[in-house]
Amino acid sequence: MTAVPASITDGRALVDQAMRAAAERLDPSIRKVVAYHLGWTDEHGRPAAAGGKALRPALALLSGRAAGASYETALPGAVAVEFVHAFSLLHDDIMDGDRTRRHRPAAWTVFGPSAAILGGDALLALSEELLLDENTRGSHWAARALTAATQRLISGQSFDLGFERRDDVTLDECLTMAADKTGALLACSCSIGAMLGEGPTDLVTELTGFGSEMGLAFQLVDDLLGIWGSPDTTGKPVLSDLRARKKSLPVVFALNAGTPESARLAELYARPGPASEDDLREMARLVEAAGGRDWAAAEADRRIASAEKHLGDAGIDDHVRAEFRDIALFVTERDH
Ligand SMILES: CC(C)=CCC/C(C)=C/CC/C(C)=C/COP(=O)(O)OP(=O)(O)O
Repeated sequence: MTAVPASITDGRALVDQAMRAAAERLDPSIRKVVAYHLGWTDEHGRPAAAGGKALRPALALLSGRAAGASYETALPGAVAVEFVHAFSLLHDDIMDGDRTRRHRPAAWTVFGPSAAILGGDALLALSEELLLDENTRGSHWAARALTAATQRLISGQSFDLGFERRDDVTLDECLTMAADKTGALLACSCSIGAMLGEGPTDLVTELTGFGSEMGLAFQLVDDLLGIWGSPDTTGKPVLSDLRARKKSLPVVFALNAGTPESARLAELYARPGPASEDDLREMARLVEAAGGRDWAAAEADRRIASAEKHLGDAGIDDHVRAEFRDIALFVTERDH
């Protein structure tokens, strides 16, 4: 497994501190849910040290450095993107009925769906509030970009939910959905620091391009882990995406491959009721035999190569570029 890059671990404590300070603004009944979801507390409100990879705030801080902005300038962007991400996961677990998140019971199973929805809503509002507080030209730019990314995140989720009722999803549709659901917020994370620092438009454009391509690679790897990842490292149950009959990228590739395995996979996907363990293992084998696994891995590599091209065109400092590159490689080589 690739080590977590220093740019993710180094800024983490300070971002965490800023997130906690911002969460102080929330109503205590909401803060309790948020503190649990973000891994600061356990179910009983006692201190804990859980949480996600904090990829988006690290990217936001790096993008500030790319524009020569101070750490303090980029920090509200780092907190805002992580809050939007946290909102989306809180709501997503309810929509999908997922009971586990980051190796712990999902927030809605602990506090109930209504409290978890409100926790997500509060984080979304707080993310905007943090950027509005800055009241600079850069923060208005950043707020617009974050709102646009959030709209795409929501459309991507809606598109994805619609896939569940369809058996004719194309690979192009699935790529568009992933670009919206995952790519848009990662692209915004890669450029929000530069916007807050009022960097040149060309820089923001290239960093956005880098983040979009990396975001697609990220989703492809996420989808591969959703089928072949180990529950010990992903924190999700084994074969969870197949159990939920998710139309993930490797699955949609396999369904559209026109092979005998594609037809059998379509049959298993259309079967009503819960799938048996044998069916799940067969589905995974069929996706692989129809080429879905190899295609997704190769597509992730192509996206990373394209992301690197944007990075090369961004004209940024070698150190910052190397740190962006380390994160991009970590994204494709991660096991969780
Ligand atoms: C509006 C709405 C409900 C949208 C939901 C959109 C959604 C669930 C997108 C998934 C994005 C994704 C791959 C998250 C995992 O990120 P990560 O691996 O960085 O997570 P971590 O923070 O746990 O490390």
